[in-house]
Amino acid sequence: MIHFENVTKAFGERRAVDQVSFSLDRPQMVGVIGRSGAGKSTLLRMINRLTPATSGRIVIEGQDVLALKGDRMRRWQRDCAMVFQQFNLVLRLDVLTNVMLGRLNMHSTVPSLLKVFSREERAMALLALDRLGIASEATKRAEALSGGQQQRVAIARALMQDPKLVLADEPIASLDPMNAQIVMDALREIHERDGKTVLCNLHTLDTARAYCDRVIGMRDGRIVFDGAPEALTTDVAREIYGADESFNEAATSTAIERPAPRPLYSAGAMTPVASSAV
Ligand SMILES: Nc1ncnc2c1ncn2[C@@H]1O[C@H](COP(=O)(O)OP(=O)(O)OP(=O)(O)O)[C@@H](O)[C@H]1O
Repeated sequence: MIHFENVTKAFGERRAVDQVSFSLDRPQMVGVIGRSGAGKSTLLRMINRLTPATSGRIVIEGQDVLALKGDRMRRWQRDCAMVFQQFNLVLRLDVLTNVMLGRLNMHSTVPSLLKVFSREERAMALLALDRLGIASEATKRAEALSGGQQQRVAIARALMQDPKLVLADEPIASLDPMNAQIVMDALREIHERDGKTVLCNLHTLDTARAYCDRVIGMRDGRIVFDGAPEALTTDVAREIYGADESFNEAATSTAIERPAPRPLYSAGAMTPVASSAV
């Protein structure tokens, strides 16, 4: 389903991502971990073409997404939703409009932000907010929300794209443990309920262990670990982080625990779209 084949990104002499190959043969929630500068963001950003790759192939549903151009590339970018550490909301706009912006590149023209969205899109946006537990905030300006709420708005916006793939680049790095848990629960729920692949860069080992089906560890642009979270022992972590005997896992912990499986959000109104997921 997703095949990375010798994917490399060089910035001048430095290879931020170096000959990376791995495959996902079914939808999974994958955590990418590694110290700062290991190449995690670059890896994700090559998938949706925010960063051009230097060489290699990323084959998804039989097509090399690195070779797409023009309309086909834009369509692919629409199929990849990205959640950023800093949320990337338009702070002066209200929450509902921010969520509807996830549909913006499905419109051929942008005559006016206020008029471009249909009644159906407004309803979809409200459902997405409800699913994330923040429908009551729909009319507030985004800037009035807490960081955790803003990240949930960003995830609702991502859902509006009906993406094939969700890329989350350190989605909890700016959040306190309680909000980090809410956001990770939301991403996990999108994976479980909609059958989407979620690729998530994380700084914290415990979060990767708690939420991911598979963990990829990067060091100096290369994959040095690829396996189940249970296999991510302290020794393996030391290898990934390049630390010596004094390596302390607590330094890579947010101390969030994944609660026992339960229905997370009130709505249950959005239709699972597993058929379009990769
Ligand atoms: N636009 C750029 N120009 C030059 N070098 C870059 C650029 N973007 C990233 N790099 C370099 O590539 C390497 C990998 O960066 P990247 O941001 O992918 O790492 P990361 O693992 O995501 O780090 P962090 O956890 O700090 O975000 C780093 O050495 C970084 O300085």
